[in-house]
Amino acid sequence: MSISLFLFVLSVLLVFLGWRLNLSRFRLPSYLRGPPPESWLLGNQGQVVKFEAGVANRKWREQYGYVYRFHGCFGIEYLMLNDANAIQHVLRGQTTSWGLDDSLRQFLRLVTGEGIVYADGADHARQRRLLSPAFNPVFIKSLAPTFASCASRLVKEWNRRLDAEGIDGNWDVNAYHWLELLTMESIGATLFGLRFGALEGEEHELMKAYSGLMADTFSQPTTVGILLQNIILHIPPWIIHHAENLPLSAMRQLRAAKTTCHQFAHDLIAQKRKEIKADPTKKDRDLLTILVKAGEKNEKEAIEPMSDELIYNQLTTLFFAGYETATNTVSFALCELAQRPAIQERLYAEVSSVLGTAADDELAEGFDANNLDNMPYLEAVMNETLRMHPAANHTMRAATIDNSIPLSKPIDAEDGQHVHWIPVHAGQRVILNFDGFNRSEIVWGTDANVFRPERWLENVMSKVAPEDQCGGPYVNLANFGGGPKACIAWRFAIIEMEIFIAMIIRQFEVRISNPDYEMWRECAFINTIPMQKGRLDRGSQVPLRIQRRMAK
Ligand code: HEM
Repeated sequence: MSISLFLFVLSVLLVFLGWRLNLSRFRLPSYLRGPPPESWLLGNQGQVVKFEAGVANRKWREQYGYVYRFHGCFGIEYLMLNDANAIQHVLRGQTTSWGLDDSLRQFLRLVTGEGIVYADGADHARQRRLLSPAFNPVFIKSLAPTFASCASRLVKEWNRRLDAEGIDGNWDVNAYHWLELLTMESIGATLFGLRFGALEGEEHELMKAYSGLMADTFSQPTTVGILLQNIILHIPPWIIHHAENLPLSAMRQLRAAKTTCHQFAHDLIAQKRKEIKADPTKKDRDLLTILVKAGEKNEKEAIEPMSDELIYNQLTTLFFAGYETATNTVSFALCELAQRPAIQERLYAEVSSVLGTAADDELAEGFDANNLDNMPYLEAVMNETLRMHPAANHTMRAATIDNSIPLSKPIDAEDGQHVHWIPVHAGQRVILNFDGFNRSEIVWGTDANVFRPERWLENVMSKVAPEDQCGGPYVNLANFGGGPKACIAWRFAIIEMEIFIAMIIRQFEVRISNPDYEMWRECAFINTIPMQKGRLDRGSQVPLRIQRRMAK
């Protein structure tokens, strides 16, 4: 037996023992209701994966209330939070009374290394201060022409394919694949100052390593897969290093992606340092240059700078956090528009009147981010897509001290009492259900489950009561988390995605190509990915029929 395997088996035994001892300590109040577990081994997790993302939660929420007891594997109890005040309490308390749940933390370490999403407490605050200059709103707005230029390259390629492969002016394509390429190009250009050439057919090692990573690794897990994920994700940190070397294909894929990104970052940082030395006055055009400069400046100011290892981890983190989230969100947006011609036509009318008929590359070169302020319907479509399809379906946290969670609306306890606060012990795990909040009928009304961008033009925000606000940084949506660990790049993401959608819809009419298609929202670990119902074996799918709107 290899040392890795031995340590793995040992750690599993230790973890089991720890759980058995700890279970009584972490027990939730007995009056809380929730779905009965299928078994001690699987808890409710096996039931969740049988459905689309969010469906099981919505069913249980109706039955047991917006906060309920949820059983994970091996008898671990979670508190499932769909309630606005409860979510806000945990998000705001991050780094003081709430920290990363162990399983999420180990997952993040596996995928990104010990960068900002992995860090907690004072270490997190320091990293956030060092990264913040790269996400200031003025700099993010200055990236608009870069986003638009990437989108114009996608439009050019689609036009080319339409001519070469289209039939009667229609071209059928799995747009998901192209949106992956687009987001990757955009991250390459804005984070690293590089052109990968992926849209033009060049193969880049990063692209190969990350393409479809979450879908391949975590979608449709078998019972054994669910158990393995849980065992691996609960291994103590001092042993996880060995777990990374386990001969499991998911581990191999995650490890390879991280190594590729690290090597790539290593070479790139060396190159950036050379460029900065050669011309220290050159205008900052990418986030990496800002980061490298910020590190050096801090050295002089005696703030502990980021080590090279930490900068590699940050780049891997930014790449991972920014690539699939935006791909999935824009994919869902196109999928919704393709199924709703009236909404698409209204959007087209607005986009074409504001952006005009200039050639794409010309438009991109001078793209002014303020254009987006003149497209309220684009913003409404963006917001409604985010609301209905949060790229992170949920996230997990654990209490670091005993505390009480306040609720916006009381829930009914087992004995019929109305509960307004739920006391939890240090160590208690909670699931912040972003999808559950975003589709809450209490917050958004009885049509919360309907894709209706118009609600944003009716100023839905003014109708939301203060106690129904989740504390997120953007329009009361939970998509970007909140509090001290809210998505650092939410402005980046909104501008990027709105520009992508506008540039595509300005040029193409999109419809669903496959008459049998029904959208399936697959939850892969915590990510929501668009697939085709009944054909999950095909992986991520957005089957579009593309038609040109204007003459080239
Ligand atoms: C639709 C797009 C995006 C969504 C929905 C999204 C969502 C999130 C969420 C929910 C978190 C908090 C995760 C947690 O604490 O459990 C987060 C954190 C983060 N995101 Fe995003 N994100 C998006 C795009 C991006 C992009 C484009 C980047 C980078 C270019 C990025 C970089 C980060 C970073 C660095 C953090 C960690 C912040 C911290 O811990 O202080 N995200 N994001």
